Amino acid sequence: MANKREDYISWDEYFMGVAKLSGLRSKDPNTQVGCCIVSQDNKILSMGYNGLPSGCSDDEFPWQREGEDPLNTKYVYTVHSELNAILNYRGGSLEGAKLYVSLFPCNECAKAIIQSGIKEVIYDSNKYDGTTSVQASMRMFDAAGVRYHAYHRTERTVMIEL
Ligand SMILES: Nc1ccn([C@H]2C[C@H](O)[C@@H](COP(=O)(O)O)O2)c(=O)n1
Ligand SMILES: [Zn+2]
Repeated sequence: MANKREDYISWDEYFMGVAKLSGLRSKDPNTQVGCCIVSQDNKILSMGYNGLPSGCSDDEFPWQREGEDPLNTKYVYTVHSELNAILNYRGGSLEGAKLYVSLFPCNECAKAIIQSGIKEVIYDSNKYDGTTSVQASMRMFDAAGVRYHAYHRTERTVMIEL
């Protein structure tokens, strides 16, 4: 009888991998973010990435970061990966769920995460650590009892033929 495979990926690798794969759908030229929401019993509930709202063309809206007129920057139009993942969920309540995201949530997403009942956030990068937005997210998570911790990267890299 054959033995089971031993080099399978862990739950954390699986969910962060799915989050990062989702982020590859993003059209943002500077920062691609992916998110995967998971139930307490490790079932994937929803996914999302940063992008424009439905009906807003990726080719017509701006992707630049700066401009004299804020209306010509991406910031006023993009939906963040976490909010997209929350809004993409069609199953009812996200109470007690876990959220894997490739970048630490901004303060607006933190509000949505808290209000949706998600109780744990696992993030990979925190490249905007120390900004007002991230500080506000941490303050709200702490007050609301949402646990957050960095994902522990493993040595594993995955190459997928597509
Ligand atoms: N947790 C986050 C943080 C940011 N985003 C999105 C919003 C923008 O599309 C992009 C950030 O752009 P940058 O200022 O780095 O050029 O990432 C998100 O979806 N989730
Ligand atoms: Zn956000």
